[in-house]
Amino acid sequence: MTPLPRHIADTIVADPPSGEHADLGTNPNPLRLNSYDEWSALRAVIVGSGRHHPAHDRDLSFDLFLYENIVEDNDLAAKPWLRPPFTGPRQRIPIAQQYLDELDEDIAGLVTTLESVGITVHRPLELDPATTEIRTPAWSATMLPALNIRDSVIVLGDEIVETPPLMRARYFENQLLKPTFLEYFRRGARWSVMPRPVMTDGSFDFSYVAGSGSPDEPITVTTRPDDSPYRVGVEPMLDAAQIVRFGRDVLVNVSTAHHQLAFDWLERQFAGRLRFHRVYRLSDDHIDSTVVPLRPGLLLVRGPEVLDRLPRPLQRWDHICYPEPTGLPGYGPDDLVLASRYIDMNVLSIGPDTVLANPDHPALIRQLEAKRIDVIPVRHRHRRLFGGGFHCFTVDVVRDGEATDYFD
Ligand SMILES: NC(=[NH2+])NCCC[C@H](N)C(=O)O
Repeated sequence: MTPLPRHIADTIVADPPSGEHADLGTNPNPLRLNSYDEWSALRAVIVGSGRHHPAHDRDLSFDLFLYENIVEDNDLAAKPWLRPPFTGPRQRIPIAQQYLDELDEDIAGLVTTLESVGITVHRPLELDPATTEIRTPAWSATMLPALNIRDSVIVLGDEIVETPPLMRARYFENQLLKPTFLEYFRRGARWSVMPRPVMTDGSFDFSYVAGSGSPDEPITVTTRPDDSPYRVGVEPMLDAAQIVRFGRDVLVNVSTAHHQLAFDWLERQFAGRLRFHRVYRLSDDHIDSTVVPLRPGLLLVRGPEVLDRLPRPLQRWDHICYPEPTGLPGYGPDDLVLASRYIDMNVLSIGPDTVLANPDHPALIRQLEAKRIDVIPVRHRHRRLFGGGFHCFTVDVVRDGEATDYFD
């Protein structure tokens, strides 16, 4: 072989700097990516970060995605500036520093709790506030920190699946999780990325917000005129938090044409490995404050009506109905509430008999304990402002469970 010219040869580093591949052959028992369900013993988890999140970045995609929370969880008479859908140029909605500081404290408590019970905790890269502006040929946005990380990636068995966001500001959020993805990829994980959307205004299906959103209504694709040279029409888009894992069987909430296309992608990608079940319009998008499996045979649900909408095998499971919360924090006319009063359903299971839950909902804790679920209380004050509970803020990368058939 002809030797490389000296000036090129000198730039090639044969081995990565020490430490970069620390697990390759050196760690006798590295954790391998494995997560098939929502409840089996948790070994490793990523916990999101809310650092450097001074404002929400509102545009059409923001309003479409958060429509239900905007109209149902905010007093629009007191917040006339919030009336959706917002179609003008981007708007910044500031978040008070006190809330950000308290969020940071509460997340630190979550990390400490998980580590204290022997769970490996991975953290995202932190946003660099100087470089949060993102731009594609079709649009621009201000990036968010990797906080509600449940929304943009899911582990399905031995595969990391990055999902395409429905909000433009979240387009590059998973970049902040790359160190963890790479670590598990090096240890043998599969890693796939659902097609990335172009996301011009014409990409969006308004059928859910334009219609009644009812499960009795079919999806009638409704789009806006769009003169962008990049328009491609309605695209697959789905948040990972629309997916709930039950071993070999997986539920996916489908409410719009975006979700249906993404569902088709999942079925093809995992053919022969996992079985996907479509639940139709269980909510506008995320379902981890609607139905939460706690262990095989036990569900936590918003209300009994949810059960009829689930696949038949799940209708036979025992269930806890979410008790009405008391004492939810109140916020001012400038604050944007982005989660419903059901958000404390969003517990994180660390095993089939133990969950992390918000101590501010004692009635829920009593119900869980009555079903022999131990509760580790973790403070989380601003779940409604930041749109997520413990399940939303985490991604479980290693659990003990397998592709068991719980539906037979
Ligand atoms: N993975 C999440 N971010 N889940 C949050 C669920 C929020 C849901 N829209 C509610 O308000 O209850």
